[in-house]
Amino acid sequence: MTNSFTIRVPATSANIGPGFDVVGLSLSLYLTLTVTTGETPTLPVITYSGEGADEVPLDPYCNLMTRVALYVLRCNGHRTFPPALSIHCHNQIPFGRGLGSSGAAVIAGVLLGDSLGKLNLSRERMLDFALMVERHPDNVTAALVGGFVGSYLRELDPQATEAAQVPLSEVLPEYPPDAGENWGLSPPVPPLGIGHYVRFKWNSSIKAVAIIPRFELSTAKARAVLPESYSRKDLVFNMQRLAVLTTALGQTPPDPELIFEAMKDRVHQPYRKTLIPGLPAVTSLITPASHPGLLGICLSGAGPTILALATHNFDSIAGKIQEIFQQEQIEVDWKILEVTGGSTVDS
Ligand SMILES: Nc1ncnc2c1ncn2[C@@H]1O[C@H](COP(=O)(O)OP(=O)(O)O)[C@@H](O)[C@H]1O
Ligand SMILES: N[C@@H](CCOP(=O)(O)O)C(=O)O
Repeated sequence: MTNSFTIRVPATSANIGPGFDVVGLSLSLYLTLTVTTGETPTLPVITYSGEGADEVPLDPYCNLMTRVALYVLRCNGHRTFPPALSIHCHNQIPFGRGLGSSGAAVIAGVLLGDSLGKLNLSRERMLDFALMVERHPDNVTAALVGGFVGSYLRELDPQATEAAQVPLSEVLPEYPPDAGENWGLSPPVPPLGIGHYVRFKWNSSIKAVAIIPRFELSTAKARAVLPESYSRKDLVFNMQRLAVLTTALGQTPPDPELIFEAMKDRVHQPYRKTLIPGLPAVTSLITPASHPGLLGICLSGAGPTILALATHNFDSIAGKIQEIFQQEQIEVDWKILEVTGGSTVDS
């Protein structure tokens, strides 16, 4: 018997200024998987169109999404993929730009594993699996549940902490063709209830203008430039702003002065400016006074994309940011995005 279904996962923008590793927004660009299974015992076939199609590995044992699906399946008693599995991925989320492409691939993998194994996992359990792979909760939570979301990782007991910290190479080992000794071993099952979240209100008149530089910056590289510790002054600066921001973006009408200041950050953006020429100018030269309609500007995720929240005047805001990047010899593309719902699976 053949079975077919579609998985759709949104892009995300994490941090929104002061909420480093805490808040995320789901945005209207999608990773869409069209999946079929059958009865003939053949190896899985993956095809891609759209963003990243020419660089993503098509071997199901190397591809991030299918490796995550296999991890979920193996933790739940299924040793391998079902027969005649075919997956077509249409991807609108550019790789390595701070729009949550890897978070979307991880969530797509968890949903794929859940559907293929008919596991019926709860959202909370799905999040546990996603957090074993992508260890900061902001992107994956927003991609799974949708909207403007805040999340934290629970403090686990020592045994669960150890289980949640196993190296990624053990969570997603290289399976066939180089299965080696790992093939016989069971992967580490996630502890229960790693991540917890809450959805904030969002004023639907606020759109997200994503200005996307034409170069990739891996999240790992953009995390490597961050310090291990921070001053009390900088942490208080961020916490004060984040506390205001989570409510301010749901108010009607949105208050530009309040939001603009509340989107400032001292925890990640100042350190990432070395990797993103033009970032200090973008965050200081464009204001609600110079560009009516603008509410605030931040780095999207780990960058290099810039996210401008605005109610109108999108062309002029994006045009000015484009001009600043051009002065640094960086070309950009830009899109007006909606804050959207979470991931879906439809048969
Ligand atoms: N749809 C996808 N399928 C498979 N792998 C993906 C997919 N999307 C992203 N990835 C992997 O994630 C990498 C980008 O991750 P990352 O550096 O965290 O950037 P981003 O900010 O886009 O999440 C890509 O280079 C690719 O290896
Ligand atoms: N909080 C993380 C978010 C990374 O998001 P991505 O979209 O760049 O993967 C960070 O800032 O490192």
